[in-house]
Amino acid sequence: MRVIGTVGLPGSGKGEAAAVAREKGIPVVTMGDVIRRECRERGLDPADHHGEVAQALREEDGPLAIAERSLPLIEEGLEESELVLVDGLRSGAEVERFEEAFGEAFTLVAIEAPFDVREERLGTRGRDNPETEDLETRDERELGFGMGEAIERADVTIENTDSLEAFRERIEGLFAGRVER
Ligand SMILES: Nc1ncnc2c1ncn2[C@@H]1O[C@H](COP(=O)(O)OP(=O)(O)OP(=O)(O)O)[C@@H](O)[C@H]1O
Repeated sequence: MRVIGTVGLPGSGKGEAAAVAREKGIPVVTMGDVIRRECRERGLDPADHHGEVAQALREEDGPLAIAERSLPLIEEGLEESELVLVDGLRSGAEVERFEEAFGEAFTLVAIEAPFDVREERLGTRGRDNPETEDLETRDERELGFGMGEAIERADVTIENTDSLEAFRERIEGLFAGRVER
């Protein structure tokens, strides 16, 4: 049994890592899915209420609200697969919860890329476009949830500064157990 969790700022490459997992038939549990499901249960459209519901969940049930709801989904994945990927942890508290649940079987991977690279990949030249939240604001919001602490606790750090192909190979190696801790 192995559970690999990813953490990284917006545009770092978490979605690509999840895409590699899906291609390999590895179940992916995303914290975003948990929030979308909660939106539907509250009769709200996830497209408009995602951030609001994420915050409401934390206010109602504390900082572990989303991690706790993802645990049964991870357990389900482990019934059919030796390895499950958890996409997008957000805080040190969540990391601790997964370490408690899965012990040594849990590996946290930080995906890192500099601000400018992430901005270019996301195609958001924030200040030029008032319609979308700029990357600086997104970074601040994520760091406000405690993501910096989660990144610091990572067992493995992958720099996603090279080509997409190189990154995908690195991720495949990680899934195959070829990346040392
Ligand atoms: N090494 C790379 N080279 C080129 N493009 C990349 C690379 N890594 C990721 N990308 C592209 O950059 C964009 C952002 O990556 P991705 O969606 O994986 O980030 P993310 O960490 O999931 O971001 P978010 O938190 O916003 O969901 C995607 O279009 C992805 O295909």
